[in-house]
Amino acid sequence: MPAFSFRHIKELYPVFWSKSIELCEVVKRELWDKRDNVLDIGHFSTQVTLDIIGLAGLGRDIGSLRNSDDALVENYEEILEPSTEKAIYFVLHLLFPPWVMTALPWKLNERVKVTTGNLKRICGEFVADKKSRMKTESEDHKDILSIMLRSNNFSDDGIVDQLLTFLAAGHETTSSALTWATHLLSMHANVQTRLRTEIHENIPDPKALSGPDFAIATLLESLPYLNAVCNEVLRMFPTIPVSARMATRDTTVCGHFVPKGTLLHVVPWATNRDPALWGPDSEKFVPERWIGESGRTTMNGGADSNYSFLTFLHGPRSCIGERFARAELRTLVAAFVGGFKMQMANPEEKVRPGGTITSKPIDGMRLKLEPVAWGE
Ligand code: HEM
Repeated sequence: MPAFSFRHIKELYPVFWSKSIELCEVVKRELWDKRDNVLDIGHFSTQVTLDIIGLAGLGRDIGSLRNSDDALVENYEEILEPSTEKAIYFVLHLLFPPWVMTALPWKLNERVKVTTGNLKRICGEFVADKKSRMKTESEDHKDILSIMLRSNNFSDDGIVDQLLTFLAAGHETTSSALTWATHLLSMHANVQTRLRTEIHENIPDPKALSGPDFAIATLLESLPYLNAVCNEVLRMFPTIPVSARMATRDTTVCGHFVPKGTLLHVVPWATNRDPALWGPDSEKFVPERWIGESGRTTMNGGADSNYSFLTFLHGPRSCIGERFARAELRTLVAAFVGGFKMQMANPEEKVRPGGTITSKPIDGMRLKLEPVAWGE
């Protein structure tokens, strides 16, 4: 899809950067009202990534950072906020056909129906609005929705379904990755300081990066420690920790016969942390493993094969948004670490990963933040 091409992602960097700076401003304002400087970053991560996918995917600013009661955020959060009940519900969905699940007298069935209905209605309104704007405006719309509408390949309902997938796949995943990044950096003060130094040295004035001529993509993609940190976050916390595939024919996997129709689970969380692939420190946060002798970021983090890193999976049904997500995370981490010193609100807290489709901290991610002077 052209919207995910290398060139198009580069064009999206200014969107990523301006929204990242807006995130920092919103968080700073939120801190003014707090004596302890503590806030849960998860909600803000969801808002900023939804705003970004809104601009890139729909060509419209959803503006959820400015309006925390936004209906889209509320409905997605209701479906995706982790709870034990929802985790069981989604695991059962992987194991049983939909008609079995919907026949169960389970209250959650009703809530899921209501929230997905709400989301479909909101996306339907987006589609209608975009169609009328494309008719009346001469501007060349480059967002994903415009590309789908111009292709004439989808019915209106089909487009709404595609849009729901893009919005869900494209914001909650990166939002969780950003949340885990802040956690790992809070737990590793030395990594955080080294990263902030690299960012401040290379971006003396964050506002200058928003200028139309600034080659922001080239700059951020060239910072070795920033890229190493993002790669290591994505390795340790693959936001889709488990997925499933059905064998479409008889086959073999590592010499084991697998008959047609077998359901196989692929577990990025296990592979990404396997000591046989990553070495004895596989459970440790070591961004340096991604930096080669030349001082540049490497592609495989010292593992023998790209298949040791399964965060976006591989092959024809891998993540179509991988480049988009990497660019977005790189930008968000650069702006946030450039703008704040962070530590866990309770450094003794044992953070428990959980969630429904994406892995998130079950009890939220409460950080103590201190704004730092940068380019002022
Ligand atoms: C850190 C962020 C992300 C991670 C870890 C991630 C991971 C994944 C994974 C593992 C899959 C395959 C799921 C499966 O088949 O079981 C997937 C699919 C997908 N992703 Fe991502 N993703 C991320 C961000 C994004 C973004 C930003 C977008 C869009 C802008 C996106 C769009 C999609 C779509 C549309 C699919 C479905 C592809 C298909 O069914 O063929 N993802 N993602």
